[in-house]
Amino acid sequence: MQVRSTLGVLPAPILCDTPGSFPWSVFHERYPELIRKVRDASAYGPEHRARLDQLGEQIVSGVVGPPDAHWHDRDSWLRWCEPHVGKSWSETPFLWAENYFFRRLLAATGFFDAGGMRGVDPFGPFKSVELASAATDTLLTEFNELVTHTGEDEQAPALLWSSLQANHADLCFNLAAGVPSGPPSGTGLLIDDGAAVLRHLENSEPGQIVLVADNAARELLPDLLLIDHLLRRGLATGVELYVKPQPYFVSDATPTDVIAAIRRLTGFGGPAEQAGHRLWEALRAGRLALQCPDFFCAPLHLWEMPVELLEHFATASLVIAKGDLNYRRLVGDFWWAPTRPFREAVGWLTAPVVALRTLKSDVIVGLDPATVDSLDQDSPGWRCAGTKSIIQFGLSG
Ligand SMILES: O=P(O)(O)OC[C@H]1O[C@](O)(CO)[C@@H](O)[C@@H]1O
Repeated sequence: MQVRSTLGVLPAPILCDTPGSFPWSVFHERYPELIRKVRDASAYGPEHRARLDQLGEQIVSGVVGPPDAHWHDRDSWLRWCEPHVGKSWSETPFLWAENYFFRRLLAATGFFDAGGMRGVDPFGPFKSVELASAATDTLLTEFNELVTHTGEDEQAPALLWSSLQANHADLCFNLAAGVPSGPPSGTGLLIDDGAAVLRHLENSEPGQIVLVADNAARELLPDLLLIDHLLRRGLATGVELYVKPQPYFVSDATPTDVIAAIRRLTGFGGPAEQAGHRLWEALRAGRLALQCPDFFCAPLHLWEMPVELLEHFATASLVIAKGDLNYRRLVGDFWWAPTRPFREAVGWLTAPVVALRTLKSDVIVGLDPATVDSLDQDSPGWRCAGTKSIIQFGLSG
């Protein structure tokens, strides 16, 4: 596949090096605070706590070290770390630095070690609270009302919107910001290609849909309900749900989180319960396939995925990329002109693609110049504030 040639000349990567910038604040405020929360959320012993503290100090004032000698994925990380070892964390590309940070955080908590914390999700306590929360009850009650009072044909736009809105509820964002989450306001939707996405699905032969998931719990539930709808209405012959093979970026969904979310549905009653049972059956029948390739925890862009996976994605009738991190990996975490056409940015992927994203970091493409001007003027910090969102659709590159 000739991916590289479709990308053109890459602009400068987004770095962590400018005090006051968003990436800087993530490494100097958000992640030190996250470490404190993780440290207190589980019963980590002195050694794990010391390692977490050390990581907290390193990211603020230390240099990037190589992967530890015993890491099972050391060879890959040696390669990925090679350009950065010995530099201060601030000098590294934001996307790379965040990925390495989360890999080191798992190492610090003993996630891969032989001891008692093996396989214990450091973010599990936060995810569980969210899944059990009253806000999740409200979400499922709203779903039950939607299904009870709306015809099947009219449900798709609401489910798409709900899946987008749910990206606002990102634990990483909320944990550190300390603010209650709420949906982006009506005016926050900068690009709305929702109707075009649904037209595409209704007017083309149903095929395999790929959904690259983002967060667990309150984001994953609407994603699952959307998947159920697509399968039930025959808008997809099957759905592949890509999640992370290990805990990542705080709230990112893992297979365990998918099972927990389906159980939450089956335990709720009403249409949500029925949807949960259908999803369970779809998993058993293979119409819903759960995938978690290691690639999804690599510090790479999506076009760098293994060639077989890339070829597989190219056969999808639609690729749905959820959330901010997946957007950065989809279009590239670079200082693109915000007016760069989306279709051009995703030209490396020869399948229709839709990004459902609340903006929580600097990269953005596909806006018109007037919108960019007015946002720059009237809404300082609009790229990272989590108050703007997009449904951005591109038909084949
Ligand atoms: O859950 P989402 O929508 O991918 O957002 C995660 C975002 O949080 C950050 O990691 C910052 O904490 C962003 O850099 C990242 O893109």
